[in-house]
Amino acid sequence: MDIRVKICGLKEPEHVAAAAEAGAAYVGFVFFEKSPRNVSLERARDLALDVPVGVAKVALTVNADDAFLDELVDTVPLDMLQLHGKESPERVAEVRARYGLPVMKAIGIAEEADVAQIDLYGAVADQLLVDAKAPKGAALPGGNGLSFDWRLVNRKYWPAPWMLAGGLTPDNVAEAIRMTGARQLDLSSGVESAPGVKDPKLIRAFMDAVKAA
Ligand SMILES: O=C(O)c1ccccc1N[C@@H]1O[C@H](COP(=O)(O)O)[C@@H](O)[C@H]1O
Repeated sequence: MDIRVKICGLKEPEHVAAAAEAGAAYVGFVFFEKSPRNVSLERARDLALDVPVGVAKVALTVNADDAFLDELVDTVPLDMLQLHGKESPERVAEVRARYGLPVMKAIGIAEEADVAQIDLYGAVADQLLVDAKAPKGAALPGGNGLSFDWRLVNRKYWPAPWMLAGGLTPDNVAEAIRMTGARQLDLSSGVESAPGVKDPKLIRAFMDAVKAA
């Protein structure tokens, strides 16, 4: 079974190359000032231009307005927009229509009640990102290196393709795949040596663990 991996929060060309060489299907760039992974539009454009054909370039934004998204899509060659804030289903549909790019909506999961959101957004988004809900008061709505209870999404069927995210590491990814049946995975902290600093060895270790799973 082929599992597609998104390595998110890339800031350096050598880390983009390491992700692509290790077999990542997607690379992600973060546009959120509070994040240690935040990149400028110009930096992201330079990184994106070097991404090999066949690897999808994803822009992660949080409650972004049209003015920012207009500038983003005009500056950076992109394959997908990831909405990782409190965007409503109507806003997801609006962004999709306005930019003509596939949209992936992140949904935070902490308890059973959160799982219903997946069906709601599955009707309007091209992909879903099923992530751990950020703790109350956290500075970041994602990218906190925290997992949720994988039993909550155990082999469920949803109307749109989905990725599992939240605290994935080379050590726990086999168990995450086994428990959820996920065919796509997204991670950031688990392949970093410090917040915002990707480690090519950890990227390779993660991809090897996925291939072995
Ligand atoms: O990574 C960030 O800094 C970030 C900031 C704001 C929203 C989302 C963010 N990251 C996303 O969260 C997943 C899971 O992260 P982690 O593996 O638990 O660290 C990450 O892949 C991004 O899609």
